[in-house]
Amino acid sequence: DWGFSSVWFVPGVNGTESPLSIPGGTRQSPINIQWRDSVYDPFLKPLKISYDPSTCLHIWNNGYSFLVEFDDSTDKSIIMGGPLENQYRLKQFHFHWGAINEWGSEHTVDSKFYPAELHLVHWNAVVYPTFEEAVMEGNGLAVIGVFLKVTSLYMKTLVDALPAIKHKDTIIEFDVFDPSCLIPSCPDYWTYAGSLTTPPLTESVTWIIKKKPIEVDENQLEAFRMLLFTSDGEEEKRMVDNFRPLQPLMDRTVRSSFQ
Ligand SMILES: NS(=O)(=O)c1c(F)c(F)c(-n2cc(CC3CCCCC3)nn2)c(F)c1F
Ligand SMILES: [Zn+2]
Repeated sequence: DWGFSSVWFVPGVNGTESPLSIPGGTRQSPINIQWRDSVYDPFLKPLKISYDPSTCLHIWNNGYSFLVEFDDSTDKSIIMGGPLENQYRLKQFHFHWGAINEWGSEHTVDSKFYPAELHLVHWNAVVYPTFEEAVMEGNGLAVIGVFLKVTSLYMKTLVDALPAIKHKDTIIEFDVFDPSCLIPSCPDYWTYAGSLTTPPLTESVTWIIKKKPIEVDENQLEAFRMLLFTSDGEEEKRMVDNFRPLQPLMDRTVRSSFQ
């Protein structure tokens, strides 16, 4: 089982641990977003989000995080506009969080961690025939990142479902959920060219990071922290700190949709 703590470190040549990343990668994620270094781009359009709640399939614990998956066989739940050339289909959303509220998000803003971060993963079904192929292409994916800060009411349905998926590989029906309720109405976002933050770490993601966080309350985050990396019957390992370390910005500029 590739618990997060093991997946990021492969033994270096001198036996020390070196962070796993794509050899020669130039656009890895996550990154720190230095607000004052981000460049306002007036040509960035507003992001257009239209999700059909009936495309929601199930919620499951995959041993890294918990995710809600959507039927992506049609264009019923899509995003377009923003920095995107095409429309992208919603495939799943999931979160990353910490053991305590001091850390947990993958991206940071001015080196500040949020306690958790929501990722809504979409793929370019206009250009690529399958999600698996899109994952391997530079313009294949678009992920909306939303920071969570402690005190929101929307998470209730999601959180109430978590005890039923406590163990890895547990899954339950989750039939009607509109994830746009998790996205702040404030249109402001940052955008940059990056990668998956989990294997295969491919540099295929156009990141769209909302400036405004959503609010959750403490015991909703506690519900995340009672999930397990481990399957039923195995020695319990709490699912916490499932975020990847920050990656070098290298030759990239983060653009903002706001001044
Ligand atoms: N943190 S992130 O960067 O938002 C993020 C993503 F963008 C993802 F696409 C995935 N992802 C991984 C797979 C397995 C596929 C298995 C078949 C080959 C392609 C990957 N499905 N979705 C993912 F797990 C994740 F955490
Ligand atoms: Zn993620």
